[in-house]
Amino acid sequence: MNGNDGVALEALDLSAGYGRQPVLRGLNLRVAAGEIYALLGGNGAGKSTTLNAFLGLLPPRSGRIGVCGIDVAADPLAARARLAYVPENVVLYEHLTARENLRYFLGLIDPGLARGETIDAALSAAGLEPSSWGRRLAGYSKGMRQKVAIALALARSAPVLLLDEPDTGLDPRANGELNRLLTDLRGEGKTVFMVTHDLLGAAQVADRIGFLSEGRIVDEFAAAGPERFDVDALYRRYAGWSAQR
Ligand SMILES: Nc1ncnc2c1ncn2[C@@H]1O[C@H](COP(=O)(O)OP(=O)(O)OP(=O)(O)O)[C@@H](O)[C@H]1O
Repeated sequence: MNGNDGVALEALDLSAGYGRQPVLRGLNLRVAAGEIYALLGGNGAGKSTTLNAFLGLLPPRSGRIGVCGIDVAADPLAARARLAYVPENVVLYEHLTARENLRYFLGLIDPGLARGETIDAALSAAGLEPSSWGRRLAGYSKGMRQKVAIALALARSAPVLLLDEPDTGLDPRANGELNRLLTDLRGEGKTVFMVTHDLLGAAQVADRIGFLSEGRIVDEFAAAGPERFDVDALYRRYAGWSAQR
């Protein structure tokens, strides 16, 4: 884990859990800078726990975890500064507008970031309609809230986005917009690591897909390029159906 060598996220033989319960059991995972990686797996497989480990919220019992070449256990704050986390349900101030939320949260990080031009540029890059920027979040849809959280990440210039089930509860149009946004961000060199249950959705946007089971990656597939997998066959397998069915 010296330098980042083009690696944005890395887990090396990582074991971690809560209390006595082991959840990640020898996780090996590497996400290249500028890649969109989708992590799938059954309920309780350890997907959110993997996000928590990258965020430095769960100390490794053994193994290592790195963000842009930084050992998370050794310097969690430096690692955290490179990450933007978008939870499944974005929690922001409901009584504040999108602009006000950004001004408030950016001001806590660095008052120099909380400038009008920075905020408007980030909201625009996140794809939020300008007519919504001055409206309170109380009337926002899930997709709009997500865009505000992504705008916050963009204003912070965090190179790596971690998204927890970003597609759950989005209608097809909002999902399409999210996929376009993630693809644009990849085009600008950002790394996207998303946890999802939606294999077909992930296949549309991800470069690679990993399957987690009992705290380990059991399968990894290229989702783009000549090595692209057969989505239908993989879906049948993922859903536990036989290939003949
Ligand atoms: N804060 C916690 N304290 C104790 N156990 C936890 C905690 N969070 C998760 N777990 C347990 O860790 C295991 C993995 O949970 P995790 O949330 O990482 O799975 P997941 O793959 O994200 O599942 P899902 O698809 O249901 O969201 C589960 O057995 C869960 O009960």
